[in-house]
Amino acid sequence: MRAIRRFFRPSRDWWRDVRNRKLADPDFQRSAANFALTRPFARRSSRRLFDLVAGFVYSQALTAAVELELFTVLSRGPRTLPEVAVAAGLTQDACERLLRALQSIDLVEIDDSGEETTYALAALGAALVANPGATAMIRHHKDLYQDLSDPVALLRGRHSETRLAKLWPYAAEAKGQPPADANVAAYTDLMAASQDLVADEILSAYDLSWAKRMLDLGGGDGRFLRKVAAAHPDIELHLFDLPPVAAIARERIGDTRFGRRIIVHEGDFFTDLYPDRFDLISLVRIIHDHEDAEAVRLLTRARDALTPGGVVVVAEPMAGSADSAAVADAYFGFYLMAMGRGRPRRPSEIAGLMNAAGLQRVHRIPTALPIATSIMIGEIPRRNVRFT
Ligand SMILES: C[S@@+](CC[C@H](N)C(=O)[O-])C[C@H]1O[C@@H](n2cnc3c(N)ncnc32)[C@H](O)[C@@H]1O
Repeated sequence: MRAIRRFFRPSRDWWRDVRNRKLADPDFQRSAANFALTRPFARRSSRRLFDLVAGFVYSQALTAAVELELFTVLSRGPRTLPEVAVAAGLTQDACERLLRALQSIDLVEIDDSGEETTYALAALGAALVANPGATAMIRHHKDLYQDLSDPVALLRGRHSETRLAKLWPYAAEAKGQPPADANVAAYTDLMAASQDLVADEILSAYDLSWAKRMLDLGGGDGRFLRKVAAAHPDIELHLFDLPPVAAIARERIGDTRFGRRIIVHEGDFFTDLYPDRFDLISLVRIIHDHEDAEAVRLLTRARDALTPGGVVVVAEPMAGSADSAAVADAYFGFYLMAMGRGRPRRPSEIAGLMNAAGLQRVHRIPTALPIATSIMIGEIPRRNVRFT
């Protein structure tokens, strides 16, 4: 196998070298754009390059539209320019500029076939209206946008305190700062807003119905466990999170029909005792917040809290597939750097951490939307059974 790889590598390197030299040649680019057969590729590649160069402007147009509640206005049906401008509190000129920008990035459709031009949601705009999690992220990205204003300083660790480090108190706490309650509520809401999609993915990809007693570590406001409770009426459910988050979870769960079914525990999952032993322990969007040594410590504690035959489920966006690389490696890579802790990982890296924590038969469960979450499972043997 190694010999085959050695045989192919020089030729692969050679091809890449030839291709890159050609693509870097302006004459080649010009003739590719002029020649009918290569023109579609040339156009696609220059469009993709431009999208990378200008993507931050698209995001700012999107932010303006969300802040001005423009998608909500258009979700009620097509509107004329004066109607949208009044609703958004903009001059007609500014509003038209924004609407045209949104049309160019497939969020709005403009219909000028009738007497009066009207503006409506395009398919992508309609999808956004149906996804409150995405809207919450867009609003939150104002902070991330500021933190990324000098990406090189961030990469070199030579930046002043980031907004994200302030928002995520448990990341800042590691640097000796106490968590502020307002920030705890803000990040808990943000997580809750994007949890439904993740929970649906987990529940449709992995059958939890065998479990009798489940613990969700770092369970936030309990949105995930409420979905589990609705889908599996017989599982006893426990949530564990930091005291201020547990207080929010208690209040929110208490207001629902699951008030008695989900038991909320507060504490530090690195140092405090877990409330009992469980046959299923989930860590949803937790491991990527932590460096390797912390992650292994947490997974080891989870393993120690399993009953024989028990299972640990790790669910979060993971790097390594074409579908999820941009969200994991680019988005979370930089997001977590701005937050000050953690890293996105490939499934094989998470498997390595789970193995290091003594979990066995570690494997991946495929999900339909890896951009929302991937899933890794690790087990401990039943008594008297040894996994080979
Ligand atoms: C990224 S959020 C994920 C929340 C939830 N699992 C979800 O997917 O929506 C991380 C959670 O871990 C909790 N957490 C962080 N450090 C913790 C610690 N040392 N002990 C207990 N919970 C902790 C946070 O309060 C937060 O609720």
